[in-house]
Amino acid sequence: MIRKVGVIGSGQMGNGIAHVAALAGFDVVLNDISADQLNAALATINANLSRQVTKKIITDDDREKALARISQTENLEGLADCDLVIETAVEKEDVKRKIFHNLCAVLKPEAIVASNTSSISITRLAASTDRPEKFIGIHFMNPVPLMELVELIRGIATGDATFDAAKEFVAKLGKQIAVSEDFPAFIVNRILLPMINEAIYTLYEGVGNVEAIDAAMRLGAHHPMGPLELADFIGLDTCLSIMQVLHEGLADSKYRPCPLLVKYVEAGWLGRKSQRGFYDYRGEKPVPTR
Ligand SMILES: CC(=O)CC(=O)SCCNC(=O)CCNC(=O)[C@H](O)C(C)(C)COP(=O)(O)OP(=O)(O)OC[C@H]1O[C@@H](n2cnc3c(N)ncnc32)[C@H](O)[C@@H]1OP(=O)(O)O
Ligand SMILES: NC(=O)C1=CN([C@@H]2O[C@H](COP(=O)(O)OP(=O)(O)OC[C@H]3O[C@@H](n4cnc5c(N)ncnc54)[C@H](OP(=O)(O)O)[C@@H]3O)[C@@H](O)[C@H]2O)C=CC1
Repeated sequence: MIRKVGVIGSGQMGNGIAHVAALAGFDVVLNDISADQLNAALATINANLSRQVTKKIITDDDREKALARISQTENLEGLADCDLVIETAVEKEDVKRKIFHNLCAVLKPEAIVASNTSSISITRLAASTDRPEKFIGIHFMNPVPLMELVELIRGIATGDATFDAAKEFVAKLGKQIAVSEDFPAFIVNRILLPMINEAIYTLYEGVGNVEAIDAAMRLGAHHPMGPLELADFIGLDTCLSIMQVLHEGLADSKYRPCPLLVKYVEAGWLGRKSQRGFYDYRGEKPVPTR
C-alpha cells in the first residue's frame, strides 16, 4: 500500500509530481541537492495550487492540506521510509544511476523505485538498483497538474505487483495511463521529439523563422503550442538528451539531433528555465531569438 511518496529532483517535473501527489492525499518528501531549489519548488507548488483555488478547481482548505503533506530533504536518507520513490532529476543516465545506487542503500527493501525519465531504458536503470522487480517507469507529462496522461513502462524484470501498484497510484492521482514497451523514448516522445527536432531543422535551414514555424503549427495544425515554444517549455537540454537516446538506441540517422539544438544547449540557452532559448523571456513578452 503506497502512503508516502518520495520525489527526487525538485525541478519543473518534480514540483508538479509533488503537487498532484499531495493533493491526492499522499504524504510527500521532496528531495534536491540544492536548498534554494527546494524552496523555489515549494513556492511554485503554492502558486500553482493557489491558481487552482482561484479557478475553483480546489478549495483553499485543499491547498493548505496539500502543502502540509509536503516535507523537504537535501539527503536521500530522508526518503528511507517512503513506499514509492520517483526519480525526476536531470535526463542524464550517469546521474540517475548514481542516485539509484545511493538511494537503494538507505531505502526500505519493500519500497518501489520509479523513474520519470523521458527516454532512457527502464531495464538498464533497473539493473543499477538492488530491486529490478520493484522498478518501473512512471512518466508524467508537463505541466503535470494539467496533463491527463502518464505512461507506464515495465522493464524486463518489473513484477506484476509493482505494475499494479503503479497503476493504482496513477489512478488515485486522477490520471489516465498508456502502457509503453521499454524502447527508446517510449510512445509520446518517440513521436513528439522527432517533430520538435524537425521544426528546429526547419529553422536551421531557413525555411521559416521562429514566429512563422510556431504560428504554422499553432494555427495550421491546431497544436496548443508551436514546436519551438514547446521545446523551450520542455527544456532544450532535455530535448537534446531525448534525441541522443533515440539516435543511439535506434541507430537510425533520421533521429540525429539538429546542430542548432546542440548549439543552443552549448550556449546554456535551455529555454524557459534559463530565460533564453528559441525565445528570450527576460522582458515582458517572449521575443524570438532568430
Ligand atoms: C518531454 C516529456 O518527457 C514529455 C512531455 O511532457 S512533452 C510535453 C507535453 N505537454 C504539452 O504538449 C503541452 C502543450 N501545451 C498545452 O497543452 C497548453 O498550452 C497548456 C495546457 C500547457 C496551457 O494551456 P493554455 O490554455 O494555453 O494555457 P494558459 O491559458 O496559460 O493556462 C491555462 C491554465 O493552465 C494552468 N497552467 C498553465 N501552465 C501551468 C503550469 N506550468 N503548471 C500548472 N498550471 C499551469 C493555469 O492554471 C492556467 O490558468 P490561469 O490562466 O488561471 O493562470
Ligand atoms: N521537462 C519536461 O517536459 C519533462 C521532463 N521529464 C523528465 O523529468 C526529469 C526532470 O526534468 P525537469 O524537471 O524538466 O528538469 P529540471 O532541470 O527542471 O529539474 C531537474 C532537477 O533535478 C535536480 N537534480 C540534479 N541532480 C540531482 C541529484 N543528484 N539529486 C537530486 N536532484 C538533482 C536539479 O537540481 P539543480 O538545478 O540544482 O541541478 C533540478 O532541480 C528528466 O528525466 C526529464 O527527462 C519527463 C516529462 C516531461
